[in-house]
Amino acid sequence: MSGAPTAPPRGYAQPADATRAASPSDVIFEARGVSLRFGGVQALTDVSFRIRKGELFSIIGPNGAGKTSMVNCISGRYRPTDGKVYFKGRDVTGMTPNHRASLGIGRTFQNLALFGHMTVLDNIMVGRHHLLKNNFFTGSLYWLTGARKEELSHRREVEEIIDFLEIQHVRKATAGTLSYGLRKRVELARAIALKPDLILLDEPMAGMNLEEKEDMARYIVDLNEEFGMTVVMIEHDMGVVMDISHRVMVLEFGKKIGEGSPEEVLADPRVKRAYLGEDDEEEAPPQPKQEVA
Ligand SMILES: Nc1ncnc2c1ncn2[C@@H]1O[C@H](COP(=O)(O)OP(=O)(O)OP(=O)(O)O)[C@@H](O)[C@H]1O
Repeated sequence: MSGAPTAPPRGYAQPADATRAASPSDVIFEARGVSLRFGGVQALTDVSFRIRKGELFSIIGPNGAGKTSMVNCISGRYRPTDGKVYFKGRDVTGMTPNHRASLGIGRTFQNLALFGHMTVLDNIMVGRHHLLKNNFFTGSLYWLTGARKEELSHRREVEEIIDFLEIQHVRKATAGTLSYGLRKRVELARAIALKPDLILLDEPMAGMNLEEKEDMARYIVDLNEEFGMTVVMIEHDMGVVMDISHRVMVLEFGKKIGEGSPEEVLADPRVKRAYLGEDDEEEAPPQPKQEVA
């Protein structure tokens, strides 16, 4: 089981009003009554929630709570046994991950999924292939069709992402030779390169030291604020989650037990029980976020 929610280590930009009700046009993703079974294992039970456009939304919960299962139901890797999922108002429940990616759902993985033998630049370019209008056939008319122009514009956008994530110094390095923290950053770059409207980050800070975590938290906030991407994040570091999230959903044994602003979730007795156990509730109450000037 992961650690209890505690006071965040430092302050990041705080979101707009997290408590107001979502209007239908605000909603980018919705899960309605999602359940997921693997044989005898009930991974999710009747989970419903909405994610608003532009939100930084985190899913937390103890180990085995169903967080990755839920993210996989959003990306299309898993299909709910019951219930429906909607993206931009469209029922995407039966759609493949590729189809959903083409509609604007991007993701990173809990375990790194880079091509270790390829350069950083090539790893990021791979992410953009489906955005290319010109293909194998038109590519042979490189100078006559718009292929050259298109490639240049792709390069420019990739370079912007490389600048944004401050990985210029390793752009020609082979991905497999990089430190873990840098590889996670390249993986994020590749996911951003797909230009998703909603990006799923599965434990983006796992295995990182404090400095790497601080950097990653800053990139995620900037991604959300500057690139305007809706972010859905699973993360075990409660300090960071409570510090940067607009809203948080809490799962336990596959059920939703809480949802709201970080402050609301931290004050929720059910959440405290899930993390601390009923008997320990009085011992170490989670602290609200501290603003840092
Ligand atoms: N492919 C699968 N086949 C069988 N059972 C699975 C599969 N994926 C997940 N489960 C089970 O579903 C439940 C929820 O798992 P899930 O990985 O979604 O939890 P989690 O909250 O992401 O956990 P963690 O924090 O440890 O990553 C667990 O009991 C898990 O063993």
